[in-house]
Amino acid sequence: MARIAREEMKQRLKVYFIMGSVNCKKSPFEVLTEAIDGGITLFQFREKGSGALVGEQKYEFAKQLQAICQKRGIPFIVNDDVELALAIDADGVHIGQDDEDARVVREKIGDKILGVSAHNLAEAQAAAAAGADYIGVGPIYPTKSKADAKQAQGPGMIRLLRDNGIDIPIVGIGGITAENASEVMNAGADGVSVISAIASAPSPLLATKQLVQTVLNNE
Ligand SMILES: Cc1ncc(COP(=O)(O)OP(=O)(O)O)c(N)n1
Ligand SMILES: Cc1ncsc1CCOP(=O)(O)O
Ligand SMILES: [Mg+2]
Repeated sequence: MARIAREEMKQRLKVYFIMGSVNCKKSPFEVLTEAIDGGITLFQFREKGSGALVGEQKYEFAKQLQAICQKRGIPFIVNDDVELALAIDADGVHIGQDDEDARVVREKIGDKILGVSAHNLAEAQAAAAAGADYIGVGPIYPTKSKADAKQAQGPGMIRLLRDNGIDIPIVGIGGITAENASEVMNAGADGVSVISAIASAPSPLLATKQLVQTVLNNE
């Protein structure tokens, strides 16, 4: 297997859904299925926060969600937990600045997709040099889904990165909805990643369709 091509990565980032059991108001399996029906392009398993599953339960839950993604051709990315990603042969890993070093993770995962969080130009340059396939930039807007989130930066941070030569795929994250997604895309992002806009929506299916439409209208 070779590293994912840059253009394919950009297409996969368009509507990137992130979810764990604590984010869902109804069955996570139903939420993920609706999100796939609605048109998500990538999925991140992020089992984190108060009440999150651990150990064997986390492993089994990951396997069940992965099976749903595999059936529908949606790549399955694991947040933080590199060992879990390797154990279940996930399609990739997302790590942040407080997680394992990106170069070490690249060594461990070979050609799997590597996403790295970046909050400024120096972090974005370092992530690209370490072999990231994409960077997640945010929080763009205030978020309730991450207790230790940094201050919101606005879409201007993505524009700043693009204006300073960052050409690897970028996905915006944090407080993104169908109402503000066009600002994120117009700032130079290849896509948007969301938790609550889909997981907390009364209809994850409709919410996803709205996001997909907005993103495709602003490519
Ligand atoms: C696509 C994407 N971008 C950023 C993050 C945040 O990662 P991190 O900073 O490591 O925070 P946690 O998600 O681990 O709490 C992400 N998960 N996905
Ligand atoms: C994981 C993460 N990293 C930065 S903001 C955030 C949470 C995004 O969740 P939401 O889309 O509900 O604001
Ligand atoms: Mg992390």
